[in-house]
Amino acid sequence: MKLQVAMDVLTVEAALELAGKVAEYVDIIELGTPLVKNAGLSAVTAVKSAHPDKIVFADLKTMDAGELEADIAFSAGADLVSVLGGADDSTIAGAVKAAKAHNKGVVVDLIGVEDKVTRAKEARALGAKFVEMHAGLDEQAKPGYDLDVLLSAGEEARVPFSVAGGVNLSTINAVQRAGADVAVVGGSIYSAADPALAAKELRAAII
Ligand SMILES: O=C(CO)[C@H](O)[C@H](O)COP(=O)(O)O
Repeated sequence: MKLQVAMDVLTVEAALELAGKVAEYVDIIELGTPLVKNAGLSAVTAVKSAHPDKIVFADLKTMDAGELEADIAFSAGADLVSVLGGADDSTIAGAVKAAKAHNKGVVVDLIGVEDKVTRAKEARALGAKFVEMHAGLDEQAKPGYDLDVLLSAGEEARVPFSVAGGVNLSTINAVQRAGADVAVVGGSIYSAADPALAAKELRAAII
């Protein structure tokens, strides 16, 4: 299972500082949606230039104009981009078309999708590299939030998947047991007193 750090910071400087601390422990470096919105795609170029050996994921959360948005992110240096599962099939297909042209990949983010299992299969059939079983920060903050719902959906879908939704040191083993291809960790790394140590411990927990 790969480890992905989600950098939900706001500036290129903060992203480069965080990536510099954790890169040796992670496989995928994600530029979070707030970072891309605040700093633009030049942040992708800066992170990819600093870490050319890492898979760089631009969390665009594209909802429309899939081919155009994916194309500009791949041109900026992204290896993976996200498209929302709630988008039209043609939006996902458009992003996949751009990915094929750049020899890169599309991740379909199932945040907010009610029937994640069905949409995961559809997204895979449309050409997604993998899907993201995702509960966003707002959903995580609601009473009764349960990561297990995402894990069950991943197990049931039987397509390559990542899990994002407050994954931490005490849950990463369950994520792996569910068969996830990628564990996505944001707050448990970037909000840690020592992000490098947090990433190192998460890496060590992966069997
Ligand atoms: O995409 C995101 C929010 O929409 C986050 O980056 C993702 O949820 C991972 O962060 P955390 O581990 O803090 O949940």
